[in-house]
Amino acid sequence: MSCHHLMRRAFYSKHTFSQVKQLSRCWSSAAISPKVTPGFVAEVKNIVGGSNVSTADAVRDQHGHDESYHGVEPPDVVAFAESVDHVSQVAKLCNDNGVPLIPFGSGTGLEGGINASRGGLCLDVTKMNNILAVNAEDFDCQVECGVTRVTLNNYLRDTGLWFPIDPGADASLCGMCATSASGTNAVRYGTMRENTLNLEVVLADGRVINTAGEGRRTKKTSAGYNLTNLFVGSEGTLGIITKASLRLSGIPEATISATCHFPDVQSAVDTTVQVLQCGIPMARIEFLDEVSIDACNKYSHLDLTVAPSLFLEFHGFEAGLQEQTKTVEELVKMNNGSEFRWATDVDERNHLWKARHDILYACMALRPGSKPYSTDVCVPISNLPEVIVRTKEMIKEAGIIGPIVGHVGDGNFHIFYPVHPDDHETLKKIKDVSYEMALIAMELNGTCTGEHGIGIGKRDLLVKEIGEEGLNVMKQIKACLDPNGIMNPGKVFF
Ligand SMILES: Cc1cc2c(cc1C)N(C[C@H](O)[C@H](O)[C@H](O)COP(=O)(O)OP(=O)(O)OC[C@H]1O[C@@H](n3cnc4c(N)ncnc43)[C@H](O)[C@@H]1O)c1[nH]c(=O)[nH]c(=O)c1N2
Ligand SMILES: CC(C)C(=O)C(=O)O
Ligand SMILES: [Mn+2]
Repeated sequence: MSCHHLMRRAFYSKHTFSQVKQLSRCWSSAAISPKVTPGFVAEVKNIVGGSNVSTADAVRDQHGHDESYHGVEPPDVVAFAESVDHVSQVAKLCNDNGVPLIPFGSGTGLEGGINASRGGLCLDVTKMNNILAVNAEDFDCQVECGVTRVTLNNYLRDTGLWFPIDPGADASLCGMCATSASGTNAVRYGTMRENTLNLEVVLADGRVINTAGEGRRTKKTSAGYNLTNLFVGSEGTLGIITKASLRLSGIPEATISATCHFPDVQSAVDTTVQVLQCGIPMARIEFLDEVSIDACNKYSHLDLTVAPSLFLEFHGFEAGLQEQTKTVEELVKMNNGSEFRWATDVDERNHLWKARHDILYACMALRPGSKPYSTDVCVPISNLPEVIVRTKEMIKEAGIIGPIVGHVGDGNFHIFYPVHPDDHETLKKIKDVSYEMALIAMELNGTCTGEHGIGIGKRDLLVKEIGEEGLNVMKQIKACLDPNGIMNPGKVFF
């Protein structure tokens, strides 16, 4: 296991690293899932090859935890697939033996999606890392499930194209499909839902399907049920995504970024609503409150004014950008915002957006040794000011540190609570405020998760959001595709 993973484990887990080692050792002797017998492990080795199977504590520990606060729950065995045929045979074997199967992309999830709550086999797909096709004239590509977003964009560098969905981590693209991921560019380019054209999926019984039909890669289709978007956001509970056909976008001819700050949260968010209602085609519009800005300055060596702020980016042609930026500057001034602080050259721009992408770690650094409890509500844009202001009042009343950051252009924002795992009093306050905030978001026609998924921590909120009957339909679909319940059990629903 790489040093990074070891340190990350110690950093995030409530145990010290040596305790984690000890703890996971006691797990290795007794399989959590009694169906993972030595005979089962031998059959897995026959499929993927002995060097692609591990029951070592460190490897199991590394695959039992993502970047969330949901503790370490290692699988009984880890298998590394190198082909869709490996995935199909392993899935069939798990299905025939009733062994839980958890797909692993890059482990950057934030809702405990890869935790092996009921033991079983973790199927790591990182070795399936081929970029299979780039159809530049059609603005699409096809990748295997282990390809990450940074790898794809590096590969595309001289094509004039890019893949704009940008979670702050270098996540696998099929993991991003599985969680319906998003990022700072979504306000202009959409989320994984709008940028996924087709998926190759291995079902629990080993069958392989293409959700839009083999080879299909049209920007739109109305041929039958939308199976593609059934698997986008399914969090590994309906099947293993082994290939994705994705939309690409043209790299804009001109890009300019800026920051500005406001006397209060309401003014910043009101400005966002007005900018969008004016139809300005913002590429990025991100809100950071004063606590997040302070964290950003300290962690990323910036010197921004510590006040509620917007990070803005405009894409297009030079002439058009002048008109867009002028209009937005006027709206900012109308809401008592500051002059723009421009980031014109590429290095300045990259520094600013890397600071934004690193905000999770910057907020954790506010309380060294803490780990992230992150929330992710999303509301209709006109309701955004209310939910943010009410949440900020609850944070203040609870006396907790709650930096607010968000893709306000989508009506989506996060609070990155830094919390020591053994600080149970603070953890309870955070959970209470977060639960109340999610209820407020739903009361305002919103959702408890805009982009991180349900995983383990939001299962109790899903039924409130979708309703009993809606949840029953989800469970019927799950029972139809995964009748033995082996696919990532315990995620999305109990
Ligand atoms: C610093 C930082 C910043 C961000 C984020 C994380 C971190 C650490 N994220 C969250 C995370 O990057 C996002 O959820 C990714 O989609 C997770 O992709 P992984 O490949 O890491 O999936 P990971 O391996 O963590 O798995 C996540 C879930 O998907 C399932 N899964 C993974 N691969 C699969 C496959 N091939 N087939 C089926 N199921 C599969 C897993 O079983 C699990 O349930 C995020 N997110 C976001 O939307 N917007 C953001 O801005 C950010 N920002
Ligand atoms: C840090 C993570 C969780 C995120 O979603 C973001 O930065 O928008
Ligand atoms: Mn986000």
